[in-house]
Amino acid sequence: MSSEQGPGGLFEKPAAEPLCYSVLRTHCQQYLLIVPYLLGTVCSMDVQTVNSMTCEEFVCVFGNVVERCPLIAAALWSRRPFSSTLELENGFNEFIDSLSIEGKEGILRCHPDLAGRELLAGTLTVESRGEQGQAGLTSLSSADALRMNQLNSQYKKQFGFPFVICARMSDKDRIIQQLESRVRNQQLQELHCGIEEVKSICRLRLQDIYNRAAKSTKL
Ligand SMILES: NC(=O)N[C@H]1NC(=O)NC1=O
Repeated sequence: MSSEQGPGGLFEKPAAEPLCYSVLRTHCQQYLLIVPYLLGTVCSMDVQTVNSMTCEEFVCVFGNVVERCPLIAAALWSRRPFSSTLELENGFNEFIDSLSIEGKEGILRCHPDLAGRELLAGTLTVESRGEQGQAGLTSLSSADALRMNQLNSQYKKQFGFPFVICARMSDKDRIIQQLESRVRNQQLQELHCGIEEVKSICRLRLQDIYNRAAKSTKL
């Protein structure tokens, strides 16, 4: 879809990030991402805009909030009107929570490995590529890449679905440490962990969509 299409120029490329943001991220990546959310800046997108979208527009904008699960966005469109953008976020969370164990496992299976084959092949979604890049996974040493690969395989063999973590709220060392520790969890406990991480990924992706929309309407 071209940048002209869609309501309010929502599909325009994000502007370059201010330098102070990248410096801050180095020191406190996790908090940097949460602070604007707490301040409410994420709600700058008018909920009326969301409510006025056609199903096609809605799926174009929100279809990858849950990685490679546009059907979830399509189902949520039927729940309009939303009273706030927070209600939409809650809708995603409730939808995920309402799924069966198999449905939740299915969502996890739609996620690519971190620093895996898809990263090398260049077939990641734009969102996932950005997230893995921000966590430093696009510039791993060969030793770290090998270690992550081994741990991802071990994890998948153990649980039957890929390891999922909100990469932007982490970094390479923490991801390796979490892989080493979560692989020892019980099956259901780990399903729960993975799904909570999916919700964090969704929250940040929604925040990106709202922030992009706010920037494009200020122009
Ligand atoms: N495997 C996995 O966690 N992948 C996801 N994590 C994230 O932040 N983006 C993804 O694609």
